[in-house]
Amino acid sequence: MTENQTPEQGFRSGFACFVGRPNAGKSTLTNALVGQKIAIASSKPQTTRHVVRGIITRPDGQLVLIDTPGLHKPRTLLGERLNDLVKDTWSEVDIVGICLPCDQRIGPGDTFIAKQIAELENKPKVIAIATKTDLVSKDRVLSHLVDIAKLGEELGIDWAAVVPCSAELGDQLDDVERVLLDLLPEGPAWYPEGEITDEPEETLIAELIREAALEGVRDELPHSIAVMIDEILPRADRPEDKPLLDVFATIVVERDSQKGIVIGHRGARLKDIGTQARHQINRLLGTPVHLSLHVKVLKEWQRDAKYLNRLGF
Ligand SMILES: Nc1nc2c(ncn2[C@@H]2O[C@H](COP(=O)(O)OP(=O)(O)OP(=O)(O)O)[C@@H](O)[C@H]2O)c(=O)[nH]1
Repeated sequence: MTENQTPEQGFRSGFACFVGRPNAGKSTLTNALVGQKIAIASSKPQTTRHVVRGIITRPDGQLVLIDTPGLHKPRTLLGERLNDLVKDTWSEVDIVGICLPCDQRIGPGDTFIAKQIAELENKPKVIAIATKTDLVSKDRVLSHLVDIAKLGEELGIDWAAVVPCSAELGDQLDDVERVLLDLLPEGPAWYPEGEITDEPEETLIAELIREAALEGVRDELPHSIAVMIDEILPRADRPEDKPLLDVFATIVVERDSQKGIVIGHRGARLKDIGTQARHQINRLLGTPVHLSLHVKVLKEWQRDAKYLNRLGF
């Protein structure tokens, strides 16, 4: 084979996922690297449920980012399924990036997650990402990096790299991307160039609605909310150059009281949720949408296999 016949030589490709305690900045980092809003980012902990992929294609490599939910003590069937999903993902990827936010001391939560990774049978390469550098001084970043080195020594993790960054400001994201691409094995691209996610649009739309519904609610609600897309239909009487999509979706909660919270006084909250989600969906699809939202109580859906299957878990 001549050189011309192997244009892909040296091309690297593979999968990576970010892990870390709730709120460590995993979703924000994924979004910042991919450059489009894909993973759900929220100030409420443990709101990332679906395995969402972002795809970064560069001349010398392709990185597929997988966004996993946080690992936590399972209290429900949903909790157990999520934990299994997380561990399955970890053992399939080439690189795991442990996100350790600079504004928090490394604690039992971080150690727990790092230990789980150190103990995986099928070991991926492991990097540490010191997230949220913009929230602290340079000195604090440095001492955080020292603590990360110590964590590695304690657990027997050989960090393939340790990179500080701020996804919020875009600082050192190039370094994170470079490190990830360089650690991938040689191989051909998995996805055509230009593709940034292979999540079905429906899932992304459901996530955007869920994100809007979570905005400003108190701690107990996030785990109880799920979103089902009932139907997505192009409006029939629209001209081809001015399409409109009708999206029908149901917000599922576990109790009547939660239904009240989501709907709000005279439907005010539900209206806000609809407006916010509609803007985000417009942006995602590049097409105007009309969004019809309904709220439904499905008691104990997190403990019921039938509902979990219907909701896609
Ligand atoms: N200042 C600052 N805030 C950040 C940065 N990255 C993330 N955040 C904020 O931290 C919070 C949590 O970020 P997420 O990206 O949702 O964190 P996560 O690790 O995906 O969280 P879970 O879904 O709960 O596992 C959000 O309010 C973000 O805006 C950063 O680089 N700088």
